[in-house]
Order: sequence, then structure tokens, then C-alpha cells
Amino acid sequence: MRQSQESRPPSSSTGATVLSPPPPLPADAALFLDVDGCLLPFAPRPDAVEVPPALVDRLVALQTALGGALALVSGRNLATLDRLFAPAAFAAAGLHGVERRRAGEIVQASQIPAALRQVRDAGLAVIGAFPGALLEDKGAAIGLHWRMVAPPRAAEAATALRAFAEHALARLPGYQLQPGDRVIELRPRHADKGSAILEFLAEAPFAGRVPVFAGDDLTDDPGFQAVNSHGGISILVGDRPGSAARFRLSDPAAVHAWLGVTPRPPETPR
Ligand SMILES: O=P(O)(O)OC[C@H]1O[C@H](O[C@H]2O[C@H](CO)[C@@H](O)[C@H](O)[C@H]2O)[C@H](O)[C@@H](O)[C@@H]1O
Repeated sequence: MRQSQESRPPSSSTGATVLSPPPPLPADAALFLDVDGCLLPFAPRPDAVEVPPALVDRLVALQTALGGALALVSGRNLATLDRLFAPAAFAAAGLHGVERRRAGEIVQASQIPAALRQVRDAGLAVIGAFPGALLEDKGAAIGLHWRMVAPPRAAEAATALRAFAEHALARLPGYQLQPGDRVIELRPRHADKGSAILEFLAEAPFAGRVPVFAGDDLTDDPGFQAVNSHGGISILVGDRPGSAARFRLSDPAAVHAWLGVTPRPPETPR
């Protein structure tokens, strides 16, 4: 369907979509937050991210203020999200929507097909050819990362890892490729961030609230579409042409400012 001149988002002289900063968080929001590239700046490796205690403090305060209607919606698995944000326990969707649980619930990890174990072993051999590349084993999903491959081999690594993943997909019925920021992932395809958000919105304490979702990457677009379909607030973090988001924040620091994260005062020595 063609958009009318009036309904199209405004464009800059370069043609890039110009999105406004989001309005303040509504008091009756159902708040959904992506993690890497949104709440946390990118780190060299998946296990090198640091979650500032002040961010956890603020998310816990928002969780209370919103009657529990706050969920992390991430490509990480649920176990990793719990470890990163400990001691807090948030409702969460992991593996790009494949895993989902309410706050305080314990869930079994997803089933791992035997073929994925074989693909993982073959993938370890491929990344071995590129110093700095790594394979992230997330249980039912794997990620092949090249952020730490130094130029000039980074482009070659990206091509080789994408080609490996495309080839491996044929051995994994029910799986799809998930491109990300210097990563290609293989993950189950029966759910995405949009379906996870819609499932949260169908139940307490999220139902009947204004959905708000902030995220940065391709995997976040189904989430933007889900909140848009409910008249909510979709927020792109960073710059990515073609996103379905209606508002924009420049980076994780801007997300923190918008959420009202304030640094913890330094501890006084006793
Ligand atoms: O949906 P998200 O919460 O944004 O998760 C997406 C993927 O993020 C992680 O990878 C990215 O962040 C790493 C740490 O900063 C970085 O080293 C890597 O280059 C990025 O691609 C995570 O490792 C993946 O499992 C997530 O799917």
C-alpha cells in the first residue's frame, strides 16, 4: 500500500528518515527493552558486556512503577539475561522471541536438535580460520561473530561465516538465519520479538497498557511492528534505514537518559 505524503516519516536532504525523540515514558506503559546495542553498548565479545548497577536499579524501579509491566526482549537466552541483570528478575523473551517467561518464572531451556550440535562443531572449525572470530553457543541457537576479526580479514570472515550459516540452514528444519551486528545466527523460526511482545500484551500485567519498545537491530523490527499495531511507541536506537520505528534515540547513553537512569553515588569508605 502506498503511503500518502502526509503519513510518510519526514526525510532529510540525504533521503534518510528523520525520526523525533520519543515522548516521555507513559505512566501506563508496558515497557519492552532490547539489550545489546540498546540498553548496553556493544562490547568486543558477548561475554564482555557490563551492566551498570545504576541501570539495574532504574529498571527495578520502573518495573515496580509500571506494576510489573517491564520485559527484556533479547537475542540472548533467558539464562544469560538473568545472569547479566542479577539480582533483578525481569519478565523476558530470549533467543529473539523463541523463549519467553514472566517475571520470577523458571523455564526449561529450549530443545536442542542433534543436527545443531553437528553444525556447531563444523562452525568451530570454520571460525578457527579467522583469528578473533567466535561461536556463541546459546543452546537452541548459535551465533557466529566476527567483530574482533581485524581488517583486512573482517570482510572475508563475514562472507565465510554467512556462507557457512546459509549452507547449514539446509540441515536445520524449522530454523532461520538471523543477521545482526557483525554476527550471523541460526535460530528456531517459530517465533520472533513481535510474537513475544504480542503474547505479553495479551496477559497481565501488560494487557491494556501502552506498549513501548526500544531496540536497534533487524531482529527488533517485528517488535516495532507489534507495538505500532497497538498504537504504541516504537523507538529505534542508532541509525538504521528502513526500520519500522516511529521515534529514535541516538545510542544506549540516550536510552539511559530517557529511562531516567542516574549514576549511583560513589560509596564512602568506612
Ligand atoms: O536482541 P539483543 O539483546 O540486541 O541481542 C542481539 C545479539 O547481541 C549480542 O551480540 C551483539 O553484542 C555483543 C556484545 O556487545 C557483540 O560483541 C556482538 O558483536 C553483537 O552482535 C549477543 O551476543 C547475541 O547472542 C544476541 O543475539
